[in-house]
Amino acid sequence: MLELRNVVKTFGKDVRAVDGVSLTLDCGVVGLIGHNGAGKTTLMQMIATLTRPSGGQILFDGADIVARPQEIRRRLGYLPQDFGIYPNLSALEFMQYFAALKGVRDPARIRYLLELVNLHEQARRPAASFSGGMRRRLGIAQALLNDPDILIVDEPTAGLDPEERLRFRNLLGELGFDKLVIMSTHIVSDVESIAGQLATMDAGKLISCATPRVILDQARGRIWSANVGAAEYEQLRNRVSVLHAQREGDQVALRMVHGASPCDGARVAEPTLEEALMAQRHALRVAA
Ligand SMILES: Nc1ncnc2c1ncn2[C@@H]1O[C@H](COP(=O)(O)OP(=O)(O)OP(=O)(O)O)[C@@H](O)[C@H]1O
Repeated sequence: MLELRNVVKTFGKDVRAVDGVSLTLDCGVVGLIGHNGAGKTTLMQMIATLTRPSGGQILFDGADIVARPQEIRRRLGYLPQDFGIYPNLSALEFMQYFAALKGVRDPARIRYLLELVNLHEQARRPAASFSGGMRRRLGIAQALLNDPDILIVDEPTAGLDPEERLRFRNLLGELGFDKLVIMSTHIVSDVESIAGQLATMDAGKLISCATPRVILDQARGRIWSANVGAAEYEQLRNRVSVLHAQREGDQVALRMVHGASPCDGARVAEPTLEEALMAQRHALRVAA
C-alpha cells in the first residue's frame, strides 16, 4: 500500500533529516520510534505530502505521491504534533468546520466520530475547556472525517496522563484493524501493545522495521542482570552499556546489554521491548 524507496530529506547543506529510508507498509499500527531529532516528523510530513522528499520516492498503491498528491491526500488523515484547536468553537462546531473544509456532508459521520472518540457527551462544550487528552481525541476525530486508509499521528501521547494514554492507545489499536496507522513516539510502552511493527529511526536512518517479537528475539541472550557493589558498578559502567541501575542498600541492581557475561554472577535476563530496542542501538554503535 505504502512504499518508501530510499527517501531522503535535506535541509540546507548540512542537515540530512531523513537519510535513505526504504520501507513497505500495509495495514496495522506501525510505531515510529526514535529520539528527538531522529527524523520521525520529517518522514511523516513527507508521507502526508506536506513537504517533498529531496530524493527517493514514496509510492501509494503504486502511484508516486509527489506526482499525484491528491490520491493520498484523499485517503489520509493526519494529526500533527502541534495540533491546535480553535478554543471558541465547541467540539461539534470544530468537527462541522473541518467537515465543510474536507467536503464531508453527512452529519451522522460527525456524530459517529464524536462517539468513537468518546466526546459525544461533551460535544457542545467549548474545546477551550478540554484536557490535553480530549483535545488529542478531537484531533483524531477530525483526522478520521474522510474515513482515511492511512492515519498518521505525530507524538499523540506527549503530555497525557496515564488514563488518557491508555484510552488513546486502545483507540489507535482499534483503528489499526483496517487502516495503516503510523504513530511516532519516543515512549515505547505507548505502542508496544498495539503496534504490529516497530520502525526505529536514528539520525535520519531507519535502523530496523520488525515485529516486537522479532526485536525481542534479537535481543535475547544479550541482556544481563547482576547485583554488584558500588565500586564494581563504577568499573562496570565504563566498559559495559548499563540500561538500568537501581541502588538497593549497599548493592546496585543492574540491567546491561553485552555480547557475553559482563561480570561474575551476571545472569541472562528476559529483555523488555525497551531494552531490546536499546540493544539494537548498542549493536549499531559497536558495529560502527
Ligand atoms: N524546517 C527545518 N529546517 C531545518 N532543519 C530541520 C527542519 N525540520 C527539521 N529539521 C531538522 O531535521 C532533523 C529531524 O527533525 P524531526 O523533527 O524530523 O525529528 P523528530 O524525530 O520528529 O524529533 P522530535 O521527536 O523532536 O519531533 C532535526 O535535526 C531537525 O532539527
